[in-house]
Amino acid sequence: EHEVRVGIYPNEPKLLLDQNSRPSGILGDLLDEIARREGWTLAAVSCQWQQCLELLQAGEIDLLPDVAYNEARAQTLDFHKVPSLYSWSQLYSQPGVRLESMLDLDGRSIAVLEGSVQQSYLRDLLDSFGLKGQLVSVSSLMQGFELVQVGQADVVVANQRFGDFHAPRFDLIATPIMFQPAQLFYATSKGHNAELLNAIDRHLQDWQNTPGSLYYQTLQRWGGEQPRLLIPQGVWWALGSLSLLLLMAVSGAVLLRRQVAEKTRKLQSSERRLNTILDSVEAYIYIKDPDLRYQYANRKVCELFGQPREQVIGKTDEYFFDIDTAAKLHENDRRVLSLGERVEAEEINRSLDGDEEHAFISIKLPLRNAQGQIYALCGISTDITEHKRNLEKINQLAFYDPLTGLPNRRLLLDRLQLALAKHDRGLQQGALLFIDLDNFKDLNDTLGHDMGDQLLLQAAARLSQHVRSQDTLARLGGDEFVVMLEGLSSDPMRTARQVEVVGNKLVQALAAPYDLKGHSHISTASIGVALFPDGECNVDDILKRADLAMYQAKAAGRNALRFFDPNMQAEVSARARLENDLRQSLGAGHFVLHYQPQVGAHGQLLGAEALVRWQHPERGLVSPGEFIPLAESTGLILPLGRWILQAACEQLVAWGGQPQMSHLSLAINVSARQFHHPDFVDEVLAILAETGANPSRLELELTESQLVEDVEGLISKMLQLKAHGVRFSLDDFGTGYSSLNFLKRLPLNQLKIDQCFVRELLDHPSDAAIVRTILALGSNLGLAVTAEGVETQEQRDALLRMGCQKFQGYLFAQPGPAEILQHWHSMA
Ligand SMILES: Nc1nc2c(ncn2[C@@H]2O[C@@H]3COP(=O)(O)O[C@H]4[C@@H](O)[C@H](n5cnc6c(=O)[nH]c(N)nc65)O[C@@H]4COP(=O)(O)O[C@H]3[C@H]2O)c(=O)[nH]1
Repeated sequence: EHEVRVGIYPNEPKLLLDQNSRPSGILGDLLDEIARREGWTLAAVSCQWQQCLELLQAGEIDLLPDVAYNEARAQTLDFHKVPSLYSWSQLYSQPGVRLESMLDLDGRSIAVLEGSVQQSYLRDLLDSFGLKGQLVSVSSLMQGFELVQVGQADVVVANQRFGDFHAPRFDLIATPIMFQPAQLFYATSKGHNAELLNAIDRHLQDWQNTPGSLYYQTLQRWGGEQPRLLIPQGVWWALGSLSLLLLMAVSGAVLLRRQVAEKTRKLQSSERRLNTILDSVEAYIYIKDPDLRYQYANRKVCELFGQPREQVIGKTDEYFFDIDTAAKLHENDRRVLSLGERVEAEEINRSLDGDEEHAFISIKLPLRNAQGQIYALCGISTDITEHKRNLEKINQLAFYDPLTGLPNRRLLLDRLQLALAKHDRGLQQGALLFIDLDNFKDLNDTLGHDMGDQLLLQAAARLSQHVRSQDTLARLGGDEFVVMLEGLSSDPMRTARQVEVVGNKLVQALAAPYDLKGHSHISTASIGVALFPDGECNVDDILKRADLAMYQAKAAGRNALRFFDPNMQAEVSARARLENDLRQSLGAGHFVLHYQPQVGAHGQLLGAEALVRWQHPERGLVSPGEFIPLAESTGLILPLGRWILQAACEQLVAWGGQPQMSHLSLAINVSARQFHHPDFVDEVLAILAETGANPSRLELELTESQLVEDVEGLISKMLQLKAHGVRFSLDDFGTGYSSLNFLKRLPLNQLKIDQCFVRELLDHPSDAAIVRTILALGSNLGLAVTAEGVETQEQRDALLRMGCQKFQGYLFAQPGPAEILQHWHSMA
C-alpha cells in the first residue's frame, strides 16, 4: 500500500484538517477521493504555509495541495498539468476604508502570508509605483485577518476563496483590488513523484470535463458558487496575460518614474557640483536674460557687487554700475542677444559711486534652446585691472625716463624709425633737434645731483611748452634732450625756416633764469638740427648728424642753434643776418620808394606803381624779391608796409600840389599778411587823413594768391576802403586760380596782366589768347586792364591792337626815384 504524506496548512475552504486530522476542504476532499481510487493511504502533516513548502522541498512530505504555479517554484517543485483550482488574490479591509486601486495602498500596512507569491508581487508593485506601503508578514492567513480586525494592519491579502469564506467572521469586506489570477496545483518535490502527479491529472481531467461530476459537487459544497470552470480556459489565460501586460506597463511607467527621479537626483547633484566649481573659480561668470537681468551670478560676481546672490538675480547692471558703464555693457550684450555674435571685448567697469574702476576681458556668448533661439547670454569676465597696471608700469619703465616722465631713448628711436619710414614714402618732412644743456656738469658737481635734477625737470617743462602734440620730446639721459618735429613743409628752405623758428624758441626758453630751490641759476643750451635727408638714412645716422651739429653750436660759443647741412646752415645764417639788418634798417630809415610810370595808349602818363627798395649800408640797393618774403615771414612787413603807405601818400600829396601831376594815381603793393591784419583799414584811413592824400588817387594792389584766405573778411575790408574812394587792382592776373564768379564779387577797379604773358605774347599764341581773354573779361566786368612788363614796341603795338589801353614796363621806364616821373612828364 502506497502512503502519501500530504502537507496541510489551514486555508479554508480550499484546504484544512478535519476533526479526525484528515485532509478536508475542496482540495483535501478531492485528494481524499483520488487516494481512495488509487489505493493510497494519506498521511496528513499539519504545517504552516512557509513550513509546508520547506518540508516539501526537503522530501519530508510527498505532496502539497494549493500551490500556485510560477517559474521560480517550477525550479524546485514538480506540478501536474490540469489546474486543480483557479484563484486570484484579493485585498480585504475593514468597511469604510477607501481602497479603490493599487495607488490607495500608499502609506498602508498590508498583512501578507510569509513566503507567498503575493508577498513578492506586492513588494515589487509598491516599489515600482514608489508607494510607501508596509508589508506585515504573517505565518497564517487567519493571523492576517485578525491583525486587520484589531487594526494592527490596514488590509490583508488572501486568495479570493479563503477571503470570501472567512472575511465575514472578522467583520472585513472584500476591496475591489484584485490581482494575480493564479492556477493552483498539487505539487511534489522535484523529480520523484511523476506517478502521483499523473494520477491526479487523470482524475481532474475526467471530472472537469464532466458537468455535475464530483469535482463540481465538491466546489459547490465548500463555496456554494457557480463553478468557475464554465469560464473558458482561454479567458483565464487572456486575463492572466492582460494582468501581466498591465504589470509590465505599470512597471515600465514606474521604471521611467524611477529613471526620471534618478536623473533629477543626478542633475541636482551635478548642478551642485557645477555650482561649487563655478563658485571656486577666479572668473566672473553670469547669465543674463534677454531683458539683461541677471539669471545667474557666481560668487565672484556677488562679491564684486557686494550683494548676496538673491539680490543680484533679477537685477540689471544699472543697479551695480554707473550709467555709462551699464550703457557700454549693454551694447556688447545686445550684440550677443540680437545678432547671436560671440563677443570678446575689454570692458572698463566703474562702480555705482564712481570710485572703483576695474578692467575686464569679457567673453559673451549666446545660449540657445533646442530650436536654436537665443534665450540668454552667458558671460565670463576676467579681471585684468592688476595686469593692466603692471603693463603700464612695465611700459613706463621701458619707454619713459623716470625723472622727467618724458619718452626715453628707446621710445624716441621707435618713433624716429616710424617717422623716417613715412618720410621715405614721401609722406612728410621732419627734423631732429639735439639739445644739450651747457655746463650742466659744473652745476651737478658744485650744487649736487639734487639741484641737477631740479634743473633737468624745469628744462623739460620749458621744452614741452614749445613742442606740439604731434612732436616728440625725449630725454636721452644726462643733460641731453631730443625734439623730433614731424609734418613739416616739403620745401627744404621753408622746413629749415620752420625748424629754425622752433629751435630759436627753445634756445631762448632754456636761457631764461632758473629758480633752483631759491637759488637763481643761469643755464643755456646748444642745439644741433638735422633735417630728414632725401636719400637713405637710418635712425643712427640722423641722431649722429644732430649730435654733430650740436657740437658745432657748442664750438660757436654755446647758447646757439646749428644745422648739420652746411648749405642750409649758410642759408639760415645769411637769413638770420638779413633779418637782423632788416630790423635795424627799419629803425634807421634805410628804405626808399621807387616809381614806375604807367602810360596810356598815346604814351600819356597816367600814374605810377610804387616799388620799395632797401638801401643796405654794405650791399647797396637790395631788391624787394629778396627781402619781402623774409619781412613777411618775420612779421616785419607790418611796420615796413606802414612806412611804404605813409611814403606813398606823402608822394601823392606832393603831386597834388603840382597841376601837371595832380591827376596821377599811385599804386602800391599790399602783402597778404598786411591786408589780413585786423587794424589794416583803420591804419590806411588814418594815414590818408594824416597826410591829407586824395584816397581816389591811391590804388592798392592785391595778388591773386592772397585771395585764398578769409574771402568774406577781405571783401568787407575792400568795401570799407572803397567807400572812402580807395581803388583796387588785381596784380599778376592770370597766374592764380580766381574763379569768374569770385572775381565778380570783388569790388575791383583794375586787372594787371602778369608779365609772363606779355613776355611770350608774340611767340606763343596761347599767351596771346590769354591776354585777349583777360582784356575781354576786363571790358565785360567794367574793369581797366594794365599790361605789366612791356619791354618792346612790338609788345606794346600788339597789346594795343588787342584793345589794351594802359601799359607799364621797361619800354617806358624802369622804376626809379620820384624825380624820373617829373623828368618823364616834362619829356612828354
Ligand atoms: N623784367 C621786367 N621787369 C619789370 C618790367 N617792368 C617792371 N618790372 C618789375 O616787375 C615788378 C613789378 O612788381 P610786382 O609784380 O608787383 O612785384 C613786386 C612786388 O610783388 C614786390 N614789391 C615791390 N615793392 C613792394 C612794396 O612796396 N610792398 C610790397 N608788399 N611788395 C612789393 O616785389 C616784387 C618785385 O618788385 P621789383 O623787383 O621792383 O620788380 C617790379 C618791377 O621792377 C619789365 O619791363 N621787365
